Amino acid sequence: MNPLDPTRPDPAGGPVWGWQPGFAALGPAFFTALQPTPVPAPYWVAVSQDAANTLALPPDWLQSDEALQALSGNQLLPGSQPMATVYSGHQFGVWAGQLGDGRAILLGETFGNTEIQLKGAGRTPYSRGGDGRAVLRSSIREFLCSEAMHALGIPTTRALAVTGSPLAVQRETRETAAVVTRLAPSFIRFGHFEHFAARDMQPELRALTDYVIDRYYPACRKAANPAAALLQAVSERTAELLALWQSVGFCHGVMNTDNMSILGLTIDYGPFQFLDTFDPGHICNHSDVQGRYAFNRQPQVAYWNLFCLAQALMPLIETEEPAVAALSTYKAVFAQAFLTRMRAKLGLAQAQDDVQRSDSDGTLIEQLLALLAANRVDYTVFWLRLTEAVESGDFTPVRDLFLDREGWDGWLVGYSARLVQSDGASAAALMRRTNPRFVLRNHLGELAIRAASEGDFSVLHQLQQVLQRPYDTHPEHAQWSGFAPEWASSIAISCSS
Ligand SMILES: Nc1ncnc2c1ncn2[C@@H]1O[C@H](COP(=O)(O)OP(=O)(O)OP(=O)(O)O)[C@@H](O)[C@H]1O
Ligand SMILES: [Mg+2]
Repeated sequence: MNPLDPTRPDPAGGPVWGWQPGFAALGPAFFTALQPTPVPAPYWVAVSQDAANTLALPPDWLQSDEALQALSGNQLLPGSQPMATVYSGHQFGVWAGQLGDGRAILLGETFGNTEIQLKGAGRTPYSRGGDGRAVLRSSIREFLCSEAMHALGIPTTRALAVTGSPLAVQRETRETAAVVTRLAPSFIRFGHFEHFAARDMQPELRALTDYVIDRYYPACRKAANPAAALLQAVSERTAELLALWQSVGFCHGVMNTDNMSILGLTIDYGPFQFLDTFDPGHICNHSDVQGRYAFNRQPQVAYWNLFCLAQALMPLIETEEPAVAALSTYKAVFAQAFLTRMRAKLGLAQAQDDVQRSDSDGTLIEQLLALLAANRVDYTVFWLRLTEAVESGDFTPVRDLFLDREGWDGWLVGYSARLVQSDGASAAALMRRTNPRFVLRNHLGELAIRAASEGDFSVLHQLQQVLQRPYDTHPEHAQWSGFAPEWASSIAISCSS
């Protein structure tokens, strides 16, 4: 019998974790083995059955006390050898030196090549001055958004569960603790590479690079310069990720190199925000005084971060030319991926790529985004109304969103000319698949958090259900697809979490 077979019955009836060596095989230079710190009186806040389905868990395990204790960090999963990993990074453009999992503890890698990590599970040698905890408020945001992003088709770490505890945690005010159980094929960040490069630890840098190539980018092994091929592959994935963020209106908020996944996943849901009105210069992080991570700067920042990764990989890439070539793919892939996504949002099946033409897709999209910005139009509502207009033929509700009616009418002429080249029904169907009705707007997260802090998790659970199917109608929650209320603009989200 295969000992790693997830269907193999456990004599005690519990899950068979089938831990694999994974990251731990890299050796002690890469992590510190340690246990999570228990919390008092843990309770369930939310679970994602959809995420659970990616693991071979027995159907009722997530309802068990064993699961509650394990996912709160109070009891070790059988066979797990937990650890905190070490990384470094650039924060807000400045070298920050050693960071590491200051409050995340990796339980190990299980079936399906999935790593399980507890965020907020206590202090580690990398906590610096921090308490190793995460508060309920930010854990709910991370849980909801991870699962929402997955449902939107955007690469991300997943969230299996959130558990809470009455343990007091001091932030601006006194809050309570929570633990998010995250899942990902790997939590390796650009910062892991920077760490060993900055310390000139070349054998470790090479071991890490080999591990990432062999596990996640095996095609790079065959390249003449595998490290350069890895840089190119990561650049491409990052470009695709950023194109998805920009097209859906997602602002990450803390794009430090230690928050950049080597797999091109969205990682670290801190002060993130989905745009309400389309404001290209929007800064979602209250602590980002300079606006380094403003919405429209994200693609450029990702490139800057890739440059840091390239510098870290230089001892392996060896000469400048392949590194420059690998990085240069970023801009082209981003531009193409963004155009493709925006074209789909517009319902256009045929490309018009000739940039010399005034009716090229690039021009059409650029002009539209300029109009949305100038008229401060709600980004998600715009795409929904446009979808409905393409279905019904009545563009009045879209026009009503613009103060500059002439500007809108002018754009619509060009768009209509492009639209007639497509079949109407398939254009609308394409738009339905690419324009979400529901995104986790700040005020929606806030509604769930306010109720949860009173012990009522029903809003959170309903929101989770809706965000799991963001393209569906959900008539009972129609108000969640509408404009943000007045009070939404007063929500201040900072790095405090
Ligand atoms: N409350 C805390 N206690 C200990 N360390 C912390 C705490 N908050 C943040 N850190 C550490 O500070 C650094 C930067 O924090 P950042 O907010 O980017 O990450 P994070 O939200 O803790 O986690 P992740 O990136 O894993 O989602 C990381 O090394 C992180 O572990
Ligand atoms: Mg982080």
